[in-house]
Amino acid sequence: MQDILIVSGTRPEIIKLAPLYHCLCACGWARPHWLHTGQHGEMARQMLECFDILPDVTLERGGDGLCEFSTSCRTHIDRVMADGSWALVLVQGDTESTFIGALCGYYRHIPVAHIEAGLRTYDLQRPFPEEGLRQMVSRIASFHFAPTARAAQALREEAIPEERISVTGNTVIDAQHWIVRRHQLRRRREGRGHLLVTAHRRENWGSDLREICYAIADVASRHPELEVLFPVHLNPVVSQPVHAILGGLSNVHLSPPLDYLQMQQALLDAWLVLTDSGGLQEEAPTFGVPLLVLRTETERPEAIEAGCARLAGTRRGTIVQQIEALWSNADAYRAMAHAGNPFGNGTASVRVTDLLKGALAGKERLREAG
Ligand SMILES: CC(=O)N[C@@H]1[C@@H](OP(=O)(O)OP(=O)(O)OC[C@H]2O[C@@H](n3ccc(=O)[nH]c3=O)[C@H](O)[C@@H]2O)O[C@H](CO)[C@@H](O)[C@@H]1O
Repeated sequence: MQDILIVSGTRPEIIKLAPLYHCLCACGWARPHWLHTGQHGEMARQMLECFDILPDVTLERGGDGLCEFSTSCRTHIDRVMADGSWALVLVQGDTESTFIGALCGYYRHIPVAHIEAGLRTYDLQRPFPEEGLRQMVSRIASFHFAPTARAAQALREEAIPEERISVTGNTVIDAQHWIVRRHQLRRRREGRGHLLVTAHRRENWGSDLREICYAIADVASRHPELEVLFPVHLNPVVSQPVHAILGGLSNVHLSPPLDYLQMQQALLDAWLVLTDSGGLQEEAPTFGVPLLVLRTETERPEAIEAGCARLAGTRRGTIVQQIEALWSNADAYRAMAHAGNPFGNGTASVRVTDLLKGALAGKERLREAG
């Protein structure tokens, strides 16, 4: 049995690691241990529950600032690593927890496997700090599981050896399949459906977030029959302006963050998604829901190229224009809805589990021969 330490910190990491955890639990050769860093509190708890995960270790979040969080997280993860005989550390994505988990593994000479490797904008400020974090993880990881061929190519161009890179699809699609299967989810709405909005990216805080909210207010007032559903991130930098600008509109429904089951139902029932989230760009095409990205760039150009998403930026006028274009042009809408999903088919976790089995068995053989 190989002991594998899975490190999660935020809502999306839990979602994207959960199907892999269940796959590893069932595989017969690995013993996965889940460590939650506490980077997200309530939003993480919601997700762990949704996916039936009881972490083996949950760290207390040390202080409010990222610096205190990182230092205390590093100390505690290092202790956990020192106390076990770990075959592998598994991290996902591009958060502070991802990076600290990988860094601790690197210092302890435990191989690091990076899920969702190779996403890039090559602009260290956008998204900040995620672009820097994921590039740093790529420097110290031993196994790079890229969701798409493009992500794999980015890693090759950064001189990561070919045999360390595998294209697996994104595990978020597995998470969607898992929840749909378990709860027999299906579309509940007749007709057009609602406009689903999320916004939380650090680069959008301040004036961009206000512009986004004013755009939503414009569209909601022009189309009183259109219901807008906006689950609002708990960070007050986000929730305060959102509530101030959109709070009084009768067809705009602001809610606390949804658990994963509610979110996938909301996605199934949506007409259009407006978001700066990474995960939603990957998920919306699974259900054939067109998506407008509230950013000027994306590390997921596959969605734009496939035709299931468009970049709408963060200017009020442009966002309104792009929504109106889909509202009035059924052909353009249909083309986006039928573009398919370039991020996977729900088999990424099985693929990663198989690849790890081979890679770790190879390592064992090497060790025995040595
Ligand atoms: C720069 C960037 O793109 N970074 C990404 C970032 O994640 P993100 O931008 O995708 O973050 P969020 O938008 O918070 O999460 C999205 C998920 O949450 C679900 N959701 C959302 C609202 C809600 O009320 N209820 C929910 O259930 C939703 O369906 C979806 O699955 O970090 C990840 C981890 O390292 C990376 O993978 C990933 O690159």
